[in-house]
Amino acid sequence: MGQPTKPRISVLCSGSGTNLQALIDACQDGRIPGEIVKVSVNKAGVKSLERAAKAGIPTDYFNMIKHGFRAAGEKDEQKKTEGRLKYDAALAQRILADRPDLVVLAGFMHILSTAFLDPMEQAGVPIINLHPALPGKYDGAGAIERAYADFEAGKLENNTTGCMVHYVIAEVDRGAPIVIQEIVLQENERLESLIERTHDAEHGLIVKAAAKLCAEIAEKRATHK
Ligand SMILES: Nc1nc2c(c(=O)[nH]1)N[C@@H](CN(C=O)c1ccc(C(=O)N[C@@H](CCC(=O)O)C(=O)O)cc1)CN2
Ligand SMILES: NCC(=O)N[C@@H]1O[C@H](COP(=O)([O-])[O-])[C@@H](O)[C@H]1O
Repeated sequence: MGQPTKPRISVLCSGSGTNLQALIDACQDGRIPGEIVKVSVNKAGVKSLERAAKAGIPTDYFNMIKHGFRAAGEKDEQKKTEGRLKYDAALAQRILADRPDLVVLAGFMHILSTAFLDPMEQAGVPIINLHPALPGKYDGAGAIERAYADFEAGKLENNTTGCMVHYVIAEVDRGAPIVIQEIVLQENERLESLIERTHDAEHGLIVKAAAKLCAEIAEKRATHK
């Protein structure tokens, strides 16, 4: 009997890809019992592409405006929504073509509509996202900076923020948490320090979450042969 195929991971990024690199390294050394089959980016020339290419992982660049789903500077809200829905539907099919078992958003700075979420759910493919805040806090982009602003204003509860990996649902950053790590700010801590500590925590957390889900997928596959 041959070795069972490892769970197939599709990763979406928009930037430097330090969290992608943590996933690549952990798949290569076995801490994640899975394999990354595609890295998709929505921004040209980002370092995530280099990281994937260096690891021999296929890449895809797919951008809502550059690939004609929305005109640059479009102001009409209905046309913007239509463009997002068509882009998201097309993105889902591009990703599903690789037969992933898990989709990981690792710094993917695009809000996904049901045009993406529904096909993934129908295919039984979970989507997880790394977010640099605690559940229910600082939803959306710029979370670290917003938590720090509250800390400076003496409004950050218990001087504590953190990061989490959660399931992705339509409501941004409100899906069920999978793993959470708290970060307690030190007195007079600078924003640069918090950013560094948060990114370090993220690199461990995204590996922990992907490893957990890949192990569950493999176990389910083994017991339902
Ligand atoms: N349906 C969901 N989509 C996404 C989720 C989610 O939980 N549900 N998580 C985000 C990641 N994210 C925070 O973790 C996030 C990323 C980007 C934005 C945002 O405002 N994006 C803007 C465009 C910004 C840009 O292009 O620079 C947008 O999409 O209009 C909010 C939250 C990933 N998607
Ligand atoms: N709301 C989503 C969000 O803010 N995501 C954040 O983007 C960064 C990606 O870094 P990377 O490209 O070096 O992995 C990470 O800090 C991640 O939490």
